[in-house]
Amino acid sequence: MSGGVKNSKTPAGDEAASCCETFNLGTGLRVKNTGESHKANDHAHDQKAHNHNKCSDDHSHEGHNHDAHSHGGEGHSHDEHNHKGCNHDHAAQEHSHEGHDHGHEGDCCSAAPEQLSSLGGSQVVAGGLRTEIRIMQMDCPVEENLIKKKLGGMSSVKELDFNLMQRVLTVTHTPDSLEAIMAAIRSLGFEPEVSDNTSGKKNTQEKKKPWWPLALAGVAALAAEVMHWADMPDWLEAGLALIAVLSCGLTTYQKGWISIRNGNLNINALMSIAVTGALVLGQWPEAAMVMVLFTIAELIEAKSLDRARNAIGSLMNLTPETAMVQQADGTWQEVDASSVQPGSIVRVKPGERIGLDGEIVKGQTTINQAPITGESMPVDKIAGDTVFAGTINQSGSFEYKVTAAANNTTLARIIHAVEQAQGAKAATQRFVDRFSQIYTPVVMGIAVAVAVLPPLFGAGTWQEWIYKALVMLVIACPCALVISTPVTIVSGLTAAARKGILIKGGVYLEQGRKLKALALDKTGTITHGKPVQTDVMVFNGWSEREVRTTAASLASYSDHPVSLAIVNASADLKKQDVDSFEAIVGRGVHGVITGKDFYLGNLRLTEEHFNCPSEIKATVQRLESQGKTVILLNDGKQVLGLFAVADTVKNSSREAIEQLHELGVKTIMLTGDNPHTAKAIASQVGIDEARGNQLPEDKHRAVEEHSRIGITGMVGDGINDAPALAAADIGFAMGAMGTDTAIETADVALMDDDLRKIPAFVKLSRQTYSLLVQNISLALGIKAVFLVLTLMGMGTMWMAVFADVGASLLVVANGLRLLRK
Ligand SMILES: Nc1ncnc2c1ncn2[C@@H]1O[C@H](COP(=O)(O)OP(=O)(O)OP(=O)(O)O)[C@@H](O)[C@H]1O
Ligand SMILES: [Cu+]
Repeated sequence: MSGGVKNSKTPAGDEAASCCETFNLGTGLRVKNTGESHKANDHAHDQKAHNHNKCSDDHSHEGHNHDAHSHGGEGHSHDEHNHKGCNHDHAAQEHSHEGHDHGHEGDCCSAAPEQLSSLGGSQVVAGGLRTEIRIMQMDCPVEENLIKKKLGGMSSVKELDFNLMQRVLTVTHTPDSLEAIMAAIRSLGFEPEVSDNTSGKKNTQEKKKPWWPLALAGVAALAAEVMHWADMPDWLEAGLALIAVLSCGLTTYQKGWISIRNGNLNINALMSIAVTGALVLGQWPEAAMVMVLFTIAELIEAKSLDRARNAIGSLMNLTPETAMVQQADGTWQEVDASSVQPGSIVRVKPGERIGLDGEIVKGQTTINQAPITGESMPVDKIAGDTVFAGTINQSGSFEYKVTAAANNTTLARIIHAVEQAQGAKAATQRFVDRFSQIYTPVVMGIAVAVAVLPPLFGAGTWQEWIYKALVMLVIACPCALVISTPVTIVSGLTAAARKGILIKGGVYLEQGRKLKALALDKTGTITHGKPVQTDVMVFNGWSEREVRTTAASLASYSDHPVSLAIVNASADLKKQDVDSFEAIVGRGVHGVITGKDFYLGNLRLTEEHFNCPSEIKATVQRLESQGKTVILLNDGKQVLGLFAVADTVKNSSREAIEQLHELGVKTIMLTGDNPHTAKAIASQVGIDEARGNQLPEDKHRAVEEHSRIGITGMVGDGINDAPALAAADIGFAMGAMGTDTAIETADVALMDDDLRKIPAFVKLSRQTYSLLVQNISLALGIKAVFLVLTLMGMGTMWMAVFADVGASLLVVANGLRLLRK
């Protein structure tokens, strides 16, 4: 089975084809399933309904009924195309549980390797305009509050959405208010940037700061310390300290002042107060040291944050920058990959990386698709097969026809999805944000009390207690706490993407560890989805040749795996013409051949027309309990023939189920196939529970049922099981590599058909969670220790700086560990 969509076989297919061609041109994406295109489009009805609700806004979700038996010939290919061709912007929103509307970024995803995602400009939305603003100086997370406070008070601002990792602020605002918003941000000392859609690239890099002031400050601070020990005169110490503080601390003072003026205390404000206080108290060398240490630490922190940020971008670096493209005159020329148009022919040599998505037109090879699927077993590819940007060509030379521009490749979509996933804040992150808003004022309150109360009651000198209070001000900064979560989540999302698991939001990464039950469908998910015909029987005087010809003729109009098996087994026979072909969901197919009605499908379909003789039923049952799927050919009055087909179980499925059970996840198989076959297959792979005869809404109900008890996942191919996937807490789509819709509509998209990616996802989710907990305890623990030390009189200010920025460094480094997994 070559897979893919066969619209040519569908009556009225022409119309369908032309329609989807337009769609395809529109998105620049021609989707063709790779190898295991299980369950193609014969689940026509539910699929169709689903397509509609994905592709157009005017169809309600309840549309996934199957009262649509009658849409007859204009069938499936059309639907499938629609589905695949439909613009992803709609689809993306449908699943955005968090209500974040990210669709507007459209195709902006980085065309060339760059460190930060590009900005989408302004977009018209319900509440007015939505604009993405990049603020490079938004480095300490506390600055988020500063901006929130300032903009939140403006009546023209409807909604704010911060993405600190990308340093992008998304504002929903009334038209004409953008200038005022930019001015407000500037008044806070930031330099906001808006993409002006016309000029492509922007200068997104931070301006390089000269290094010498910091070096000078360091030397001066050290000298001041030496003067102090050497008992030199105070004015020398003081002078050196002032030089140190002024040469490296001016920006800190500046930022601090802006923050204080706006009634907010960020780390810069806290440091400024602390250092000034130390100077006032005559602690010259200490004040200088603290400012220098703080500046250095901030630098390191910024660097490590960049690393987390760039981890995603590094996925993009997988694609080569140039491609060898055939010119109009037949010659080959190396051109910029981002300028290659879909339809161009590109040549790839052994060992090279593939630059764009495409379809092989000449040659054959093996390709390592690990960069996308995480599976390092090379895959054989011949003409007609799909290749993906970022994957590595191993053995042969070949030529392929480009199917998507550089900014629209599967890899680009993955990266885009990961970038957006960070925007949807996970529960822990929201908790931490809320907590930090209480934490800082509380610690500051304690600091004030410490400064004032003890000396008032004569428990020491003012000097001594004010110093302690200043130290506490430094400890009051929640940086480490606030930064720990996004860094960890981003690392987790990126680590997953590298394994071929595309997680569409921090939420799912957090929920995965709690997965209680997983529903799986059978065909193509647990099995290979490529059944082979094993038995044929004839009844009521028909010859085997007649039965096979009639059945194969009907089946050839369908892409259902069972039908494909029948067609393949009778490839030698000449097919007859079929009129009024229709697919009947969960049952089979119907058509008219030389004026007579024929039905080909499961026992259920037969019994809906007449009572099947009990000997035949017994035979069906016997075959089914061997794990075979049995379908019957009837003419509406009597059974004419019987076919049994057998599908094989993927080895990886068995392993995956075992791993899931070890992780404490219950497994349930939901299949449209009959209960006997379901049971037989289920016992082969060790699945806990098997339910057969499941129509799409039965699957939906079953998932909902489990979901009430605990977090429930559902795996399917993202097309046929749409209602159930949508009902699941976490919907997994399999074999997403070639299908953009699967990437965009699932909660978690598995790039290939390997079920073991689900236990891997659960494990990663657990690791991420334990790192989150570690980080939060680390951040709070370190601060608590220094708080106590300070109160006991053992904490010094430079220790507090370590406590603050050191803790930040620690949690960032800890979070980045996930990337090495
Ligand atoms: N086009 C078809 N040709 C032949 N048989 C069909 C066809 N469509 C449905 N059937 C019969 O109906 C049964 C149920 O089909 P359905 O598509 O709901 O499930 P499935 O694809 O077999 O299994 P799963 O739900 O695990 O994907 C099939 O097992 C088959 O016996
Ligand atoms: Cu901080």
